Amino acid sequence: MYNVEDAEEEIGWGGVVRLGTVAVTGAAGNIGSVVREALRDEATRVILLDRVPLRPEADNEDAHTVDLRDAAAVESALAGADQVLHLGGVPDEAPLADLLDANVLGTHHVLEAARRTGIERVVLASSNRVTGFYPVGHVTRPQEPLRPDGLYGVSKAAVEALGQLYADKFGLSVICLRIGSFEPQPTEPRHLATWLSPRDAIGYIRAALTAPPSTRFTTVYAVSANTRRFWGTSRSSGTRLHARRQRGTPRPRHSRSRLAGRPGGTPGRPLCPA
Ligand SMILES: NC(=O)c1ccc[n+]([C@@H]2O[C@H](COP(=O)([O-])OP(=O)(O)OC[C@H]3O[C@@H](n4cnc5c(N)ncnc54)[C@H](O)[C@@H]3O)[C@@H](O)[C@H]2O)c1
Ligand SMILES: O=C(O)[C@H]1O[C@@H](O)[C@H](O)[C@@H](O)[C@@H]1O
Repeated sequence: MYNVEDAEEEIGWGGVVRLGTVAVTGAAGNIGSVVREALRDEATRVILLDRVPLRPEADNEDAHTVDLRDAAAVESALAGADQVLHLGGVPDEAPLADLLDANVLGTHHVLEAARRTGIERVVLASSNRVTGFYPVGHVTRPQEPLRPDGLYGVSKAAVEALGQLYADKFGLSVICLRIGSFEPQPTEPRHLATWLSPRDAIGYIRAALTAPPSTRFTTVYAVSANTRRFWGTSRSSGTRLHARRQRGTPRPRHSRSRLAGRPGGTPGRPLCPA
């Protein structure tokens, strides 16, 4: 199941590197809760942001109740962070106004705060749904034009574009993770292609947070090593993006997906056309 080689090849080496102060938006959410536990042991300090109140559960955690639509509150909470993992927002189809507010405006506030406070790395939670309208059977690579499968996908396209803007114009280091289906276990045939296990999610996020500072802007699909996956990785697309290994760092154990070779239904592709 563990897909660290993909994360490593796509983004850079996410091995034994001590993290500094990491801020996590959307820390009360599904992915945020899992990541929070991992970061607690790996980062010097973890700043947790969510509109849902959170309580620190470790000495190195700080919690802030913040609405991402409030630029000043976001900037104040992010002060002192070295990196930001931006997970907060609306994670599925919703009225466009809500998506624009939470996802687009919220991401702008995070990037602007990062620029103003000198944060070195921003990792943005994008989604596979920015290319959800490619036909079944097409292996989609990060370099291909966007084909969102709904308004949520459109909002994530804007998230990626904002990241590109802040990388190009202001020199921020931005990594977009097009997350597949983050679930404890696959529960439907489509997940045989799209599943991102919690363990692999941590692997991708760790790799994104620790990639070399020379990484200006990169977009990758974050997906477990499912044999049926239909998103191109660097190995399948032939484009290695900043792959790097630090000398002397041990290579984690790699095992294949538990889904490898498992029979199942044909994964569907578009979820919800706009
Ligand atoms: N779960 C998946 O399979 C998946 C797949 C692709 C992309 N993503 C993206 O990853 C991120 C995390 O997903 P998740 O499944 O943990 O979602 P989630 O809904 O469980 O968590 C999102 C968190 O963001 C917070 N939030 C929402 N609006 C906010 C606002 N205006 N201000 C402050 N906080 C706000 C919520 O309170 C919540 O805790 C999202 O950006 C989502 O779009 C998730
Ligand atoms: O494609 C998917 O399965 C997932 O896409 C993500 O963007 C959504 O946040 C999540 O709710 C979906 O389940």
